[in-house]
Amino acid sequence: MAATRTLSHTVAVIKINNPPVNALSTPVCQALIKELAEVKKDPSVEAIVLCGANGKFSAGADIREFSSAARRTVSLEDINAEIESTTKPVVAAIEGVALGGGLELALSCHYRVAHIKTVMGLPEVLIGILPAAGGTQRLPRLIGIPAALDIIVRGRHVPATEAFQLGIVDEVVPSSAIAAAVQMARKVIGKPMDSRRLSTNAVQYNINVDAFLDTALEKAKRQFRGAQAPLACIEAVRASAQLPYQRGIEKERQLFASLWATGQPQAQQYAFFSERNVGKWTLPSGERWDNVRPCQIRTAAVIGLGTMGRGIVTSLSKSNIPVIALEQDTKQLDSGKKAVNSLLEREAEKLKKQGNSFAEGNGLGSVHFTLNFEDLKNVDLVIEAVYENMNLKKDIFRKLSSIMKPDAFLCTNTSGLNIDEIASVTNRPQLVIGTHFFSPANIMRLLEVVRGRHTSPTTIATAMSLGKMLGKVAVLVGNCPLFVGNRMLGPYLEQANYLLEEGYYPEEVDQALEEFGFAMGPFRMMDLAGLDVGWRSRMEKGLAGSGVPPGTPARQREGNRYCPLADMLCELGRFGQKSGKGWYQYEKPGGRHAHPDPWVRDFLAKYRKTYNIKQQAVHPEQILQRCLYALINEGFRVLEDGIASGPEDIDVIYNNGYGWPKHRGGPMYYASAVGLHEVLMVLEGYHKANPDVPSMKPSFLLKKLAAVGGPPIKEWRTQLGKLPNKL
Ligand SMILES: CCC/C=C/C(=O)SCCNC(=O)CCNC(=O)[C@H](O)C(C)(C)COP(=O)([O-])OP(=O)([O-])OC[C@H]1O[C@@H](n2cnc3c(N)ncnc32)[C@H](O)[C@@H]1OP(=O)([O-])[O-]
Repeated sequence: MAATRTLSHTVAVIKINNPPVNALSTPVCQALIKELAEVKKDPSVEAIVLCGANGKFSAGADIREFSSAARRTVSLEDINAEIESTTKPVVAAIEGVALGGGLELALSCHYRVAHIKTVMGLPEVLIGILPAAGGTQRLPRLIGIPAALDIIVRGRHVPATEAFQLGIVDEVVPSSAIAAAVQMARKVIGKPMDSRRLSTNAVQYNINVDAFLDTALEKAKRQFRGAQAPLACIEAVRASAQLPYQRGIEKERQLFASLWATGQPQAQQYAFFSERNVGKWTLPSGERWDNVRPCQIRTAAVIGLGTMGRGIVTSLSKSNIPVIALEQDTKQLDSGKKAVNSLLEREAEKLKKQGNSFAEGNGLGSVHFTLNFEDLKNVDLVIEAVYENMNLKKDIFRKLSSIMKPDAFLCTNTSGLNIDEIASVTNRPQLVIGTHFFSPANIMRLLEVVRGRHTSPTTIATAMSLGKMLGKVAVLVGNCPLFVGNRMLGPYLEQANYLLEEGYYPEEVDQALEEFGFAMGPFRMMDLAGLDVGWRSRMEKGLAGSGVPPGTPARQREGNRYCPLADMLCELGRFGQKSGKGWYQYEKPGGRHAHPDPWVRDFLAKYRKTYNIKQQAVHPEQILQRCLYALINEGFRVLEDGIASGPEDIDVIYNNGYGWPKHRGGPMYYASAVGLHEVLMVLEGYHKANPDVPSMKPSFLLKKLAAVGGPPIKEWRTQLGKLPNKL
């Protein structure tokens, strides 16, 4: 039953019942219409309470229905209008979540009572749409334009206590919201209801609405880089102030239709479900997320308090896991401790602001700082986060192997080293796993969980569950140099560098990719990460520095094209932000504001002259094609090699760890939207003209999928099923 009804004296309690989140699917909407019609005409009913089963009001419209062939036959706003116009008072009893259409439903009720641990909000913007069931018209009428705009445009979850302060709910209770709503319903029987019908009220404001919204629009254009939903939200809120309610609703509908036509909602909703699907890992041997139990992690340790280690310690503590943090000397321990404490203070401040919305017992886990490895011996899991050096990591794992209790999990936060080699020095390779965090680790949502050859299913389940505990999106990947995200980044950066050789400047390449929607272009990103990191790795591989065989042409390695520009900058001490100079110049070492550097322009001009490189007329559109298709092509190779189990995994990695614009779904989704044949043609053309750039040789899988007509992304797995799987 999608909705049930019980009677408490003269109050009818209608309960939405659609596990797991009481989404307002077509059957739920039909059931609500039926129940409402019956209670309206039942003379024994004087008031109505609307609530959700299993402690959740509703997570909103059923997102799956937006793209399904069977389009909705019942409009949510029609139900809301029906509720609002009822002559019997309707009280929403909000528990757990009231999101999107769920909150819009509650806003159509005449009164709202919330349990203290409820979160509510209008997060439609995060899935590419706007609250189009009256939310953009009713919320400003209830709480005013600035507060409503903030909730609608950011899509944030509002804790019950804040919702009460804002006036979204009439009462917050620490016990059953349903019981409290029934009580309230009884009290309001017979009271005048006109002012409780939000659609009949005017929006109150004492600001210049147009100027306020114009400023918000400009800000949103800069902040959301090409995402259309935030802009549509602002226009809908504008309509609430300028138009009568019904015309505002028409505007809401028009904006919804135009958003749908952009293709962005489809991409964002694909990203939404992909994030949930990546948690459902499966191994070729049949073990899966739902048949392997993770071990409980009660205590953890982190080795190394550099940038990554500090973030990881904070992330663990934030999730209420006691941590032991280890460094090698007092100086590093002290500076690590200072940094962690300051991060934790900020987290505590945030927790305080969120107040009662946090689950019981949620606070910050204790952190114990030490120089002594012996202190680690009883923890359940240790994460090594020292710098990228195989010998150092092996030394640490040897030590851990002898000290730690036999069932402790050993994780390495490497961003690309071989997990099997690290595991080989331990007495428990089955308990060794890669946990690749992204910087800053206390903020970035992505966690690549890297399975080694001997890693056991229980270890995988535990690392994936740890990711969830830390509030991260954990993606299981196979072990290969650089894993998934960083591996795909290689050809992307290579193309960006070649574009400089051919006549572009860093700021031009960055601008093209930032206009596409990336949080940061490749050169700003390299400056932020530190150019010396890649330089050291290239020197280790004999591609740069003294290890390059004498007589090797400057722009060639092993017969292929090579761009030495980044190496040359490093030789001059230009490591990026940390040294105040890199591809850009900064106000000081450690400065954050990148300014185009005339020195770099001059340097590039001289370089092109030295090597007699003719400036080619590369159309700005080609900047995108070359950088993005290089990255995508490597993504197909990752799938071909069985390093990721599907295109969704890659897309989740890019959306959450590399600043890929979510409204474009992810690189593999983007490829399918552009058309695989188109991607293939561009790669083939480039590779034919540049056979010395092997990364642009179209991958086997791309060719194969293009040959069968470039099927929609959800059908790629059928082709992948026949390929090797290294998970
Ligand atoms: C007409 C226009 C106006 C209205 C528009 C809207 O309302 S748009 C909607 C606006 N609302 C939102 O954007 C809210 C979106 N939802 C959320 O933010 C979170 O799911 C949560 C906070 C409700 C629960 O978090 P949590 O970590 O506890 O759990 P979890 O996240 O793992 O989800 C559990 C399962 O439920 C599934 N599912 C969830 N919601 C929906 C849905 N609306 N629909 C369908 N399915 C949904 C989810 O896929 C997963 O399925 P699986 O994998 O088990 O098959």
